[in-house]
Amino acid sequence: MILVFCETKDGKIRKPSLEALCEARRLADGAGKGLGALFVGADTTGAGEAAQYGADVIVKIEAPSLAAYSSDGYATAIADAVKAKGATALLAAATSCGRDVAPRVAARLGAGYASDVTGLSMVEGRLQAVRPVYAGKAFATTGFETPVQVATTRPNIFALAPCPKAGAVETLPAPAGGFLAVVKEILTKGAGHVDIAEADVIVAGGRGMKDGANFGILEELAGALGGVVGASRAAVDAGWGLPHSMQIGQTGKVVSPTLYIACGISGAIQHVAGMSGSKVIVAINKDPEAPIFKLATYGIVGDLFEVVPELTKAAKALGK
Ligand SMILES: Cc1cc2nc3c(=O)[nH]c(=O)nc-3n(C[C@H](O)[C@H](O)[C@H](O)COP(=O)(O)OP(=O)(O)OC[C@H]3O[C@@H](n4cnc5c(N)ncnc54)[C@H](O)[C@@H]3O)c2cc1C
Repeated sequence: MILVFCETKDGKIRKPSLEALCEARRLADGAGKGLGALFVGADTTGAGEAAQYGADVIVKIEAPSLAAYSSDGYATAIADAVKAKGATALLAAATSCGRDVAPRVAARLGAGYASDVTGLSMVEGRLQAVRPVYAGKAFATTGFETPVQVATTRPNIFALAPCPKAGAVETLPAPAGGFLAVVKEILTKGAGHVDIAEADVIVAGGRGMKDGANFGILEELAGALGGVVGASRAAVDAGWGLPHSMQIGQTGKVVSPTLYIACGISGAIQHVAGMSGSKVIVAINKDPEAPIFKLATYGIVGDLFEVVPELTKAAKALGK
């Protein structure tokens, strides 16, 4: 069996988890394996949706002690589920949570692990993964030698393909507790906040924005396009009040939206590592020699403070 750890938000399965589930369905069909969707938490309402995306069985581990994500608690629960179901492969989305928990599960199971994969196949009953290396400059094909294989899938790469299945529900016992760390409280920025790792349209600003207050023009453009705002590390580190959760790149988030608009970003390799998987890249930079133009689908050489408001105007006009 292939097991997919599914994350939920507001009672719905997160899109990167659905993508992992659809890819796992494709692999399971090719290898003649079953597919399980695994849900961990205090309340797994919404898990039923997994049946629409190919889950033969929906596996739930519910306990009040699992209400908030904790590395130790979730890694224990997921590893227990893999063993209980005799799963040979475990997939999770390469979200903050998936990237944190999946290697811990792999370590507990003595399993091979591939992170942030952009392609998967099944070779002689074992996973084979394609993943970007050298900050996205090359792709490596990774094979596994362990009986159990664990991988995280990069969001916005694998297609969503509904595939209704029975989705029989099974409940497994929760771990006894005694976790090393317990989450007492989660402080969020507020409702409606979209994780940039899941966004379809990203407008990102760099040092060329000159000040945090100027990000308002990016918010406006993102709003007109139905997207969210991200930032380079230089912008986040500049003390402009931008949270690290906005940072895109090697030490930030890896994003792969349909549209990425880079404003005042030079295109350093560490930034490119986080956004080179974007389908269409638009770069706005006043320096025609900026490295970002080598990567861009469309380049606009100009002052972003003139170009961005014009784009917003055009986007709003199209939206009418
Ligand atoms: C270990 C390590 C990890 C790192 N991780 C990351 C990471 O995760 N993410 C990341 O982004 N960086 C990361 N960096 C930093 C990276 O090397 C660059 O320093 C950073 O990406 C530069 O950010 P920037 O493009 O915003 O700034 P700059 O390189 O300073 O570029 C600013 C650009 O704005 C343009 N510009 C200025 N004014 C205007 C204007 N009015 N209109 C149009 N264009 C204008 C300039 O021409 C310039 O190209 C890392 C570095 C290291 C060493």
